[in-house]
Order: sequence, then C-alpha cells, then structure tokens
Amino acid sequence: MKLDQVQIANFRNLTSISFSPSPSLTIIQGVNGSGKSSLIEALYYLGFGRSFRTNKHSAVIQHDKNEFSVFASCHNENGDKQKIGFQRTRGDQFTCSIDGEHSKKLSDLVSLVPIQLFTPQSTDLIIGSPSERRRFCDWGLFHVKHEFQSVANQYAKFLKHRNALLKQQANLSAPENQYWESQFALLGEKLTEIREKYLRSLTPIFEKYAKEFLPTFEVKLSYYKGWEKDASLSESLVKKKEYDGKIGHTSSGPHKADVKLKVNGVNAQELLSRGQLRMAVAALQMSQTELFNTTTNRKSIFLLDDVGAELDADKREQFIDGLLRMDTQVFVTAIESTQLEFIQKYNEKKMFHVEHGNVKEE
Ligand SMILES: Nc1ncnc2c1ncn2[C@@H]1O[C@H](COP(=O)(O)OP(=O)(O)OP(=O)(O)O)[C@@H](O)[C@H]1O
Repeated sequence: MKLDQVQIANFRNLTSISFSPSPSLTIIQGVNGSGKSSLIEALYYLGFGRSFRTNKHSAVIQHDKNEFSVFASCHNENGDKQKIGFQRTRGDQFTCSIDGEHSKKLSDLVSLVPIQLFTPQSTDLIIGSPSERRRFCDWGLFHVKHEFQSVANQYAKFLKHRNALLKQQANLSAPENQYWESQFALLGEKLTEIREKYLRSLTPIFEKYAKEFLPTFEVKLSYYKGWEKDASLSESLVKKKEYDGKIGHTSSGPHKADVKLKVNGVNAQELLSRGQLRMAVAALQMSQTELFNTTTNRKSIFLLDDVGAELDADKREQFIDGLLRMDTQVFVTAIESTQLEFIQKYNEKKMFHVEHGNVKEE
C-alpha cells in the first residue's frame, strides 16, 4: 500500500493540509513545534486508529474544533486505487471510510494500511514491559495471518470471563465452569502456537539484520509463552487455581507472554548502550518488514520520527537504505537538513517543509 495524496484537518496544529508524498522517501523538515510529529501521528491513525503519543484521542483534536480527519488516496500492489479515511470526534465517536463506505470496524481500515513507527521512544520495545513486545509480535501476525485476530479476540473474551469468575471467588472446577476452562486453555495453546510459529520465521531474518546493525554481538530471540515451560496451559491453570483465586485474575496464559532478546547470553538491556538498543529495534523492525513483504507480497509504510535524535549518521543511512530496498514507503522527520545529508543519493524523494502547521513542498 502506498499513500498518493494525504489530507489532514484539525489535527493538533495542522488545521488543513494536503500533500502528495513520494512513493519511496518523503522528508518532513521543520523547527521544534512546527508540526512534524503531528503529521506522522496523523498518518499513524490510519494504521492503528490511535496515537503513539497519548491515550486521549481528544488531545489530538485541534483546540477549538470538534473533530479531526485524515484522508488518503492510495494504491495497492496490484495498482488498484483506494480512498481511505479516519475521523474522530470529541465525543469519542470514530468513523473509518473505505472508498466512500463508512464503517465502525477499525480492523477493516487498519488491515489495509500496514504501518510501522520508529521514534525516540522505540527502545521501549526492548526495555519496556512485555506488552510492548507482544504488541510488536501481534502487529506482524495481524497483517500476515488471517486466523490470528479471531483467535486473539476469542481468547481475550474467555480471559475476561475467567477473571470475572475469579473476582467472584467462583469455583472453577464446578461442572458449569468446565466448558469455559477447557476452551480458555485450548485458545491459549492455539494463540501460543501461532505466535511461536511466527517467531520461528522471524528469527533467522532478525539474525541477518542484527549482523548488520550489531555486528560485534551474538543475539538470540526466544519466546516465553506465559506459563511454565514443561506444562500444558490446562496443567498450569490447575496448579495456579488457588493463587489465581487469591489475586483475582489469571496468572498463566499467552496474555503474560514475552519475547526475550539476549545479547552475548544476557538480557539486551543489561549490555547494550541506548544507541545499540536502537539498532536492535531497527533490526527487529527491518526483519518484520521483510517477513511481511515475503509472506503477503505486499509493501508497508514506515514512519521515522526525529531520526536525528535516534541513530548516528551511518546507521540512519543503513536503516533507510534497507527499508527503501524493500520498497517501503518511508516518511522521515528531521529538524535540520544536515541530519539527512546522505539523502542526496536517492532520486525518488520528496522534501516538505513544515512551518506553523503549514506544509510546503521544497
Ligand atoms: N490539540 C492541539 N491543538 C492545537 N495545537 C496543538 C495541539 N496539541 C499540540 N499542539 C501544538 O502543535 C504544535 C506541533 O507539535 P509537534 O509535536 O507536531 O511539533 P514538532 O514539529 O514535531 O516539534 P519537535 O521538533 O519539537 O518534536 C506544538 O506547538 C503544539 O503545542
């Protein structure tokens, strides 16, 4: 999917902008507070239906306005043209639109727009909580494996029900609860199998990129499924029944899973510098981009916010080179053009200057 033309209205300081990005590399440059990250954030809404900076949707709506909108004309890998859009009101109502048809189902829109993001906070993928790494893995699965979303949704439903029973101190061994227990375990095992399979495909690609980005380190990815290694989920649920009853929620299952990254045998965050952690994140995202491309025959969109603050010049170039080689549509923001001197070598690029929320092509 490539965005051909974008219109953003009432999004933070972007009152009404319209621009036609490059199918390859788009540079967005401007001083602090000009609106660069807001532009990236608005594009992110098309791929996620939410912001990467705040949980409050109302924070992104322009102060005196009631709703924001992001529309884009795009084309897919077969050359088919599509018009997509996302609107959200202060009343927290959202509408997705695809070729003029309105929908309240976010997955209809986001499944069309595979977007990844790299920002100064991206090291959270490694140093943050396990939920960050589950989200990373689940983004890939959502876009490459159709079955994933329905299994994940059903699992979430059964987990909610089980936690409600635990809070009511219900007897989970009672006959009326046995169906729920067995279905929960079944779905948990299924979700684990899907995730483990995905990580098995991702690992060799990640190791290839880690050799480029972290050449002096030995890296190892592994999956912790969310309960003890040699037991089935039902066995673990039985074992933890009393404990779960005491804490009032379920302590075993894929909702507790993690993707561990070891470097030279120790946890990555114990050994890598902040810059090296960023390289590790870049390698993970590159591998996910490659796996997405080869599995689906589709191309993704990559947003790099504040690239100068993130990576040194060589690594910036290596990262962007790699993404463009995979025919990714890349959007990069930078405060100064000196941060991006290497971009002279790319022929197919467009540069935009943002000033007080207005965007001009250079
Ligand atoms: N809801 C809102 N309505 C209007 N303006 C807003 C709103 N939220 C934020 N702003 C303003 O939008 C401007 C653009 O912010 P943005 O984070 O996009 O800047 P930036 O160009 O990425 O800056 P930096 O280089 O410092 O990261 C800021 O001046 C900010 O105060």
